[in-house]
Amino acid sequence: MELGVIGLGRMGRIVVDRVLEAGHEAVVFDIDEESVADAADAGARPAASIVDLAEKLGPEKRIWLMVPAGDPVDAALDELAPVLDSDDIVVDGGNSYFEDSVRRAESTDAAYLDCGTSGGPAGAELGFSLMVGGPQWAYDELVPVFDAVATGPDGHDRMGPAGSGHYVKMVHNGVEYALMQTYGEGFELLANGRYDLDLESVANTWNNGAVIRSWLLELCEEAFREEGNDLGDVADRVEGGSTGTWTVQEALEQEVPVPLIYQSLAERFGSRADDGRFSRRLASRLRYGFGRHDVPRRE
Ligand SMILES: NC(=O)C1=CN([C@@H]2O[C@H](COP(=O)(O)OP(=O)(O)OC[C@H]3O[C@@H](n4cnc5c(N)ncnc54)[C@H](O)[C@@H]3O)[C@@H](O)[C@H]2O)C=CC1
Ligand SMILES: O=C(CO)[C@H](O)[C@H](O)COP(=O)(O)O
Repeated sequence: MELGVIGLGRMGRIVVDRVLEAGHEAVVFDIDEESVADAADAGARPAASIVDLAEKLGPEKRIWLMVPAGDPVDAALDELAPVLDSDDIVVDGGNSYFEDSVRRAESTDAAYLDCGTSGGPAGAELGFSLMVGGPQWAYDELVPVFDAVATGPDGHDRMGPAGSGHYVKMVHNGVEYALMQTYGEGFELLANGRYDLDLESVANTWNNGAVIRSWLLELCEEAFREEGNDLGDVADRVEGGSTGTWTVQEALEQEVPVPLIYQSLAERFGSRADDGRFSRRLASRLRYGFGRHDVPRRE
């Protein structure tokens, strides 16, 4: 099969490499010319624009978008719109908001597959986990490509109709936030607790047979090995947050309690105060107000 891939960053390039490795062909485009040249060196056919990519694909186009969520997806679809028809298939493999995916599926002439992608750049060799939403026929048609990009036939499935792939990925990310938070809390207690512990060794021991072993825990082990037991100069600031926010918003709308996911998101937001947390500073001052307790002051 020949796949058009638009967006050749950390994730899109892996899609290209894996489909090529599996014996398919790829036509590629990115607004960054160097990325296109690199992918061409690896065996893909370079395109000079999105329209050029579509023309090179001929009839029954199969196109995978791997651009940042939001406007870049709409921009790519706008450019593709004049050349797409109902025999064509577009996959959005990014972290798009599921309601955007429903809107896009309704407004494009092609069959639209919203594909939640998990595994990250570090999962390149193993392959990704793919959560796909959209028409069954389009999913079935692209199974050879999904087999190649995912860990294999078990690494992908159709979740349901339009939007369901990105919906499942959104919730996956909420779970990811909470898992990261709970590992963080456990290691924070160990780092500040009664024993002088080697945290890399703890993580390694847990990763060998413990109930809480996982890939994120392997990444904890890697972080302690590479940054040191105290995480060296890694700042107390966590970026990201959009997918976790959507998860919490959806949970509120559905009246489903997700306190751990919410708390993990709130911890991220809290980490971004440049000047210390206002709420903690006020709490400290209030302890003086009611109890005349000492107020630690800034240097
Ligand atoms: N990095 C990760 O761990 C994961 C990322 N994702 C999602 O996959 C998508 C891509 O992520 P990354 O590869 O990490 O981002 P990236 O920033 O590494 O790559 C994005 C690429 O898209 C290109 N691009 C932007 N606008 C374009 C346009 N209009 N036309 C053509 N190319 C365009 C950029 O030049 C860049 O090469 C995002 O939605 C992201 O949230 C999903 C799972 C994991
Ligand atoms: O989807 C992912 C992993 O599964 C991406 O790495 C995403 O960027 C993670 O979310 P955030 O940036 O909010 O931490």
